[in-house]
Amino acid sequence: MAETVLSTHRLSRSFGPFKAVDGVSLEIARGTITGLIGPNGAGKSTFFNLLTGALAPDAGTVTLAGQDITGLPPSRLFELGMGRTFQIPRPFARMSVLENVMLAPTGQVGETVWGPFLSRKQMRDQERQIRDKAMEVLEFVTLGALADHPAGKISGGQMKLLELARVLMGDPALILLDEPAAGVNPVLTETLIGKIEELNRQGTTFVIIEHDMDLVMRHCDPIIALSEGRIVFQGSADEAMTDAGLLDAYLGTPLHA
Ligand SMILES: Nc1ncnc2c1ncn2[C@@H]1O[C@H](COP(=O)(O)OP(=O)(O)OP(=O)(O)O)[C@@H](O)[C@H]1O
Repeated sequence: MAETVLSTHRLSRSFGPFKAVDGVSLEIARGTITGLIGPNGAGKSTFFNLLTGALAPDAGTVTLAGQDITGLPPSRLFELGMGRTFQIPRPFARMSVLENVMLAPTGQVGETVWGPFLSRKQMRDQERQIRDKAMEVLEFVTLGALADHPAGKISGGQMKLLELARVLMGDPALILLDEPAAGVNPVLTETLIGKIEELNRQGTTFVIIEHDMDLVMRHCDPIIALSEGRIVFQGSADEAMTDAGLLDAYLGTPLHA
């Protein structure tokens, strides 16, 4: 059996009387690209927000590599090796692409960079290290040539790549991506997927919320579906295509591979 990197136990969150996430228990196996799908309003983003400490659960637990992380703040989770991107990236528009990446929290290095006891030389050395690493991840996500551009002037797809670059500054073992392909042109989507698969081959685990069924079916295994805050399907792409419960959840939204 594959090792579990992240698990939830009866995770729940309501907004008033509305149960957005309703007792979700699941396990994410290390080394997978897990697809999280479900109709609009199914609770996918709320679920991510519960995993990453952006929202507090009403009940249930989240466990990362055997450690109970329920309710820990996003910055702490970043240090523990979990990174996430958002559905709508919000870079600092007037700063350069490179500066945006340099500002990402980096755990050990970032912790001490503004420390009061550092000499000027130590501070310069650390800044150089962060800059070098930021350039390296920008090259990796194919944005090296745009390093000095204002982040507000790059395309929506490039912003998704920038988000990935920011996350990679933390060397995460697990990356959660919220709709990486939404609003991204097909060429950049392919670039992004190529990078995700390259990182995955090197050992990074991914959980991806995505509405693009073609992308999910081709690149994600396993696939988990939420509907009305509950898991309605878990299995492979082939199984997803023929699952009655899943088709029900998507009534009126055909699943194309
Ligand atoms: N902060 C909030 N306050 C009140 N209701 C909320 C809040 N956040 C989410 N909801 C509700 O919870 C439900 C689940 O929303 P969520 O964004 O998690 O769904 P989703 O599956 O990510 O949908 P989509 O695919 O459209 O992004 C929705 O009905 C939404 O209106």
